[in-house]
Amino acid sequence: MPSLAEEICIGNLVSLQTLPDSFTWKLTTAYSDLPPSSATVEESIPVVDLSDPDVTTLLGNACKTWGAFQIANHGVPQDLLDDIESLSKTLFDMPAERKLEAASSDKGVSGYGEPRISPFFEKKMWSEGFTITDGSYHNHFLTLWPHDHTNYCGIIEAYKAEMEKLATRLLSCILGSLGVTVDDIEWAHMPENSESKVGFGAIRLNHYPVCPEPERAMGLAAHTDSTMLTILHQSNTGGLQVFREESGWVTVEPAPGTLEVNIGDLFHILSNGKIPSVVHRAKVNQTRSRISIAYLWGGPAGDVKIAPISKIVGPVGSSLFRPVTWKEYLQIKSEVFDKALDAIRTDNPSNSPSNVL
Ligand SMILES: O=C(O)CCC(=O)C(=O)O
Ligand SMILES: [Fe+2]
Repeated sequence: MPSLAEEICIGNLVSLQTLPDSFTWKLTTAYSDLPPSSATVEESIPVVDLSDPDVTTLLGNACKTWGAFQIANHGVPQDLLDDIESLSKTLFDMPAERKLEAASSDKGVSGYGEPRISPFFEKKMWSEGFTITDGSYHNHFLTLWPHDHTNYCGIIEAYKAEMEKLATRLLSCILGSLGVTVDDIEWAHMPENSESKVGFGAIRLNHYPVCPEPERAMGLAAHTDSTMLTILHQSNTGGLQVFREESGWVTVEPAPGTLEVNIGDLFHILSNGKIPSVVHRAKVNQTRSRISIAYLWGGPAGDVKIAPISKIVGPVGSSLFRPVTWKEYLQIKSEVFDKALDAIRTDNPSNSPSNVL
């Protein structure tokens, strides 16, 4: 029986010359109908300059076409991006035993461990991560950095604050491109201290070590994010790919100074399907390791229901999705994964009340 460290610590495997069978991918269940890789596509997602006077139109087009884009002139200080990247490097460079002292417990997702989507796949992904969902990271950081954890906690707090500001700005621009405002979402303009306002989901630090056979491995399998939107900072090694029906898998090359944004499932619901939640994945590299930092901007807390915005649906249109709380949606996702949006569609005959016993 392998020890826990051997089980989850991908860092232990980097010296191998060949890929162990448990890490060798053939496409399995989820998104198996998508092609494994595309011909070399020269296409890429748009880079939108947030200081452009046409930013609303540009973001709107990018969202409708791709559900993903890169942003320049976003206002997040480069020092902070460098700091969180080097925090991540320092963390993942630690010996496996140290990292496992900060492992996520069975109950929570916060802490060090495998990608959260791994239960849906037979094969293991060539990556490790550290997830921050609540204050429990303070204790984990104290374990990892007994002497300077305050400094590292400060970087996380500053990063969270900058990302929240940016996410709020993106939300109102993208809504603007759909002809609505935040005021058209009942819960999104609640007072600052309101339980139900759109809120923090998680920060996920991802590490993709060098891999002996990158073509046969998978860093992070194809998925959509269960968020409003996700803001991703990637180190200067590429690996992120987004999927678009017309184009296949398209690599998002890191561009210095830009951040990448993915539309998540909740925005897809709010827009009544007008904006896709982008299917994406991360590939790995034979010579260079890669770090990415995902800020997963969540939904409203508590009993607040997410539903298509009525102004977008229009007086004679029909709502494509039934209202769900974010908690309920996450539960559905944890059960049916890539079929979660289908499971709440109002035009899906298998969701009609007569089929629900
Ligand atoms: O590492 C990446 O580029 C993708 C990360 C991602 O999709 C996630 O953390 O949800
Ligand atoms: Fe993701």
